[in-house]
Amino acid sequence: MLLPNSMAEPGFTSTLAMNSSQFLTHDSSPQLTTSRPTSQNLYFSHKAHDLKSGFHNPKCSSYFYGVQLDVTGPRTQKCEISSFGCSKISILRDHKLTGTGLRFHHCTNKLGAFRGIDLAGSSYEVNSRNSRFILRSSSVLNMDKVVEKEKGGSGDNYYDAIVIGSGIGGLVAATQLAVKGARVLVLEKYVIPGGSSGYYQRNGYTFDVGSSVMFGFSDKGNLNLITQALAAVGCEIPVIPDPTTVHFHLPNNLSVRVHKEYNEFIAELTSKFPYEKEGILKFYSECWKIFNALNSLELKSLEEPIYLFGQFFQKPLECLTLAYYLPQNAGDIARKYIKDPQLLSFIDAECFIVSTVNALQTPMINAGMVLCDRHYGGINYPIGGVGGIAKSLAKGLVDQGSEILYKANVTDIIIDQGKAVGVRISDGRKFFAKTIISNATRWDTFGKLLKGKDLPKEEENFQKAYVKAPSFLSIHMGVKAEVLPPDTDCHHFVLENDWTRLEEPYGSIFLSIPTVLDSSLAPEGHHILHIFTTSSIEDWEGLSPKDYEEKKELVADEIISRLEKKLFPGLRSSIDFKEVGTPKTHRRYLARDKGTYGPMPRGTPKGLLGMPFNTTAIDGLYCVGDSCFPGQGVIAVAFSGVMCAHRVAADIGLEKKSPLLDAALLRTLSWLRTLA
Ligand SMILES: NC(=O)c1ccc[n+]([C@@H]2O[C@H](COP(=O)([O-])OP(=O)(O)OC[C@H]3O[C@@H](n4cnc5c(N)ncnc54)[C@H](O)[C@@H]3O)[C@@H](O)[C@H]2O)c1
Ligand SMILES: CC(C)=CCC/C(C)=C/C=C/C(C)=C/C=C/C(C)=C/C=C/C=C(C)/C=C/C=C(C)/C=C/C=C(\C)CCC=C(C)C
Repeated sequence: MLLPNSMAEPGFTSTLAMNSSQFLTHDSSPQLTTSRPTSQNLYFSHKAHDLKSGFHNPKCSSYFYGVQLDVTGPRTQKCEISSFGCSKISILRDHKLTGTGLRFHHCTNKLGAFRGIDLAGSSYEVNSRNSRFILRSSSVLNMDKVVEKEKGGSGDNYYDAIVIGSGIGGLVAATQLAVKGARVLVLEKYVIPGGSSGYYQRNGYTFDVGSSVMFGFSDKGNLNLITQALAAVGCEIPVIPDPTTVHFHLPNNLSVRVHKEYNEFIAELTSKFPYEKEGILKFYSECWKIFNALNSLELKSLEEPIYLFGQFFQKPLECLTLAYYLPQNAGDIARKYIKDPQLLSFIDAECFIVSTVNALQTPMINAGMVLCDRHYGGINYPIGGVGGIAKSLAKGLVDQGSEILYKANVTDIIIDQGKAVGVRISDGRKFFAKTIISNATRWDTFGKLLKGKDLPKEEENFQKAYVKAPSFLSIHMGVKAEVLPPDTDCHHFVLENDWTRLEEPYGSIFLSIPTVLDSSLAPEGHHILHIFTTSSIEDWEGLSPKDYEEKKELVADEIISRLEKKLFPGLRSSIDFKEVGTPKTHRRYLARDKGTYGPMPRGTPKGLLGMPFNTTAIDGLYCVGDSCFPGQGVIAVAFSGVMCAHRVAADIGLEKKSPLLDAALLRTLSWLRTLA
């Protein structure tokens, strides 16, 4: 994963180029539909809910989402803007519209073209060129808008919580706390928020730093945690549903498309393994049991007894189902029903995407969550790129009266009488709070930020059970559009000849082409290819700068050749832009020890039982992110953020709490973890 320096520009200019054929039609219900558009519908957006209520709400005022523009009547005599499910607002040519969050001050006489200004002063224009609609905006989020404080300790400089790091885990914890009324300070080492879910721009391309597979972004159920986290701070980002979650290209020419429609996926898989139809149905049915149980719960902190016992009381069957699966792994359950070695290898590949380990090491709860949510809520790509999620959360946080400070590298967590009370950043400044939440990995938190302190027993146990997963080599490329065959899917998983290479470095290749869904991310006539594969930092150390650069080219070249052979003939000659990131890049820009992708079990785990939650052995110190329950993945770290905020809120008096029950539950959970 790659986060080059040029991201350091404050503010940015984004171009959303939309091909009308890729967008959705307006529908009378407030749901997004998957139907194809009829004609000139433009999906650009700006605060659907604000438009619904008909007045400007300063929250997230410079974002675009949730609005559909219909060009009707004879050529811009009349443009109509409507938000989903609410009445249409007509914008007549040259008509000034105020009080909705959008104010159009010019409308040309070309089809659908006009310029607008939002109430935060950002200007943009909507244009139609060769049946493409283009929305340009400037200053979508000014990253300079950070609030700095001089010294910490009391009064104005004393926070309810300091969050170290603005990955999705940290931002969800921070925003959830802020909406509960806490005053939060987020300290981010880098110049923009998001960590592995950030973005960067080069030569007209907007690249996602991490992968572009987005769970939790649907409009239904309880597990759409990204949608919910954004909504909590008054934000909404329009998404484009992905009809195929992932296209597997596997040994023996096994090609499987995971269609969003569950029945289509099952039909495709059983057509490849007809003699295993029953086993396939039984395995995935167990996944659905878990998913349905999860989806029925209100998700909060499993370390907070009033909530936990309340859920057991209200949904005993569902909670018992989850408790039953908590210590189990997907591979064991698959083996109860499936015998074919190749099909079991396919289940390994399914799980590798979930957890970067095989099915025998993948917690069944995580498998159930991911292997079903893709068919329920689906995989939805945020228009404008994954980076918009963190930007919106950061903006929402500030709108709630909390603060985020960039270029703030936390070097120490300050402990006073055994309690975490503050942090020191690299320029020597100190900040103090009732609670400290670390979104750095547990290895970084306990190994670097708590210098000179003995490793608590719980962390020792964690490190015995979990090891840092390898890092990634990533290749971000811009390519000529012609190289992709028509109907190319957005996400691919490639393992060509040998199943045993699944977990080996450079064995499996992940490939995302987000421009298949959102063409605005690349210049016209081009696509983005984001390729990544596991790679360890040890492979990249001790090289001279020249050797390092040469090795990057060599390794990237091999991966590109493999993709050229397997998927896209002519790929190499279609490259317009290429940038390679190594584990060292990942370590440098994401501040993750060895550039690790996250934790992975050393051996066979007892499902999720050994995974620590958010509290730590140090009073006042909490962890959030992928080295907490339930582990790797954007939606997983979002859940860890929700859990963390709930536990912290209870501890600082913003949620109900029972000290007696707390002590009993935390002791029990700690004991349960020792069984893993
Ligand atoms: N779609 C996908 O599948 C996808 C894409 C990207 C990321 N991910 C997932 O996201 C997970 C990571 O999310 P996360 O929330 O745990 O964390 P993260 O690593 O994404 O973010 C942590 C943030 O903390 C900052 N930070 C670390 N140490 C700091 C310090 N000392 N001072 C100040 N700032 C510091 C980093 O700069 C970074 O911005 C990964 O496990 C990965 O699975 C998934
Ligand atoms: C508390 C006790 C002991 C018992 C109580 C029982 C009880 C009530 C338990 C409740 C448990 C709960 C609520 C668990 C919740 C679990 C959740 C929400 C798990 C979510 C997991 C999500 C995961 C693992 C998401 C992973 C997503 C990933 C990794 C996506 C990844 C993509 C890639 C790696 C790239 C792929 C790219 C391509 C191109 C294919």
